[in-house]
Amino acid sequence: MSNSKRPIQHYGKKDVFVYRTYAKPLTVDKIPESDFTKRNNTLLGIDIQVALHGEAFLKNYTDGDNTDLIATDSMRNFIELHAAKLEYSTIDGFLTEVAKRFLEKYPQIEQVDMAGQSVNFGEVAVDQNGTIKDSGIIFRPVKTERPRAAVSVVRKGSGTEIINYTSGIQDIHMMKITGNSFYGFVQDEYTRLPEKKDRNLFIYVDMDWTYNNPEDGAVEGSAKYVPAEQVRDIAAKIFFELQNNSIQHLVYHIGLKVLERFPQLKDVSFFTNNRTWTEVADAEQGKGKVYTEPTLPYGFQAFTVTRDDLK
Ligand SMILES: O=c1[nH]c(=O)c2[nH]c(=O)[nH]c2[nH]1
Repeated sequence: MSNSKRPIQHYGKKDVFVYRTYAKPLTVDKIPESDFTKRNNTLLGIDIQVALHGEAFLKNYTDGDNTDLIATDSMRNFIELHAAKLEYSTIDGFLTEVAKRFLEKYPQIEQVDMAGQSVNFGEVAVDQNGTIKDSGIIFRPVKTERPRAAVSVVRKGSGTEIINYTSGIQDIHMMKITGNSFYGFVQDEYTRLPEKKDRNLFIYVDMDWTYNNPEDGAVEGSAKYVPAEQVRDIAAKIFFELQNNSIQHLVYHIGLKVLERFPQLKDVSFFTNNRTWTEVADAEQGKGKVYTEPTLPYGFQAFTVTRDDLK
């Protein structure tokens, strides 16, 4: 049976953690919605997944013949040692270059898939002679807002071609305490949720975007690279400004603004999770309220905003 008819045949390694110190800093142009212009990359952590595709690997299954088989242990070594060999400022650029190097090194590989999520570390500021400033050498783990990328590279002629490239950010967690509503939805015998003209809205947001030209994001040093931090800040600005009727309403407007700001992007996809707190009581004085955690199960929304939506 030919490989093209087989739905699945690839293998690889996941959770290849690569922590690189003094990687190349990333600098980008300022945009109105964000103060972000620089990622220092003094400590750049990435959790990486790699998968290799190729007809040559079929005999590993069918005949137990390990000729051409690249051990998954070698794959992790290849990635880790290229983190020392290469100079890179983005996850996207690193993954793409390593994927190309895999194809260069091993002729039996037809396609390389690589994906990675940032393992974030924030700088710790300390008093230095009366001024609190970044220590430059101490970091604390930051669990949310992890930039990520996924890319597949295949052979084309004597070179390579980037396919299926997305760049994104996962786990933006934002709570807006007022200025959100949810009413007008279907009312029938299954409805228990009260309509709200004003509610708190706590959302977990993952976003992934694609470029009109994948090289603009995936190749190290591109002037058109869109940093996840600026996309996050656009999301916060729209959340702040929009008197939203639902998460659906909110993500659509975030998507429109991101595509308007970055003409090099083709589309932006959302995966959101609703973590809105349960109201317990009104504060006895003032306009405060008391909330508690929402109960399981949580709702989600998945949606892509494309350039057609801008028209
Ligand atoms: O923003 C929301 N969208 C929904 O689809 C939904 N469904 C629900 O119960 N609460 C909410 N909130």
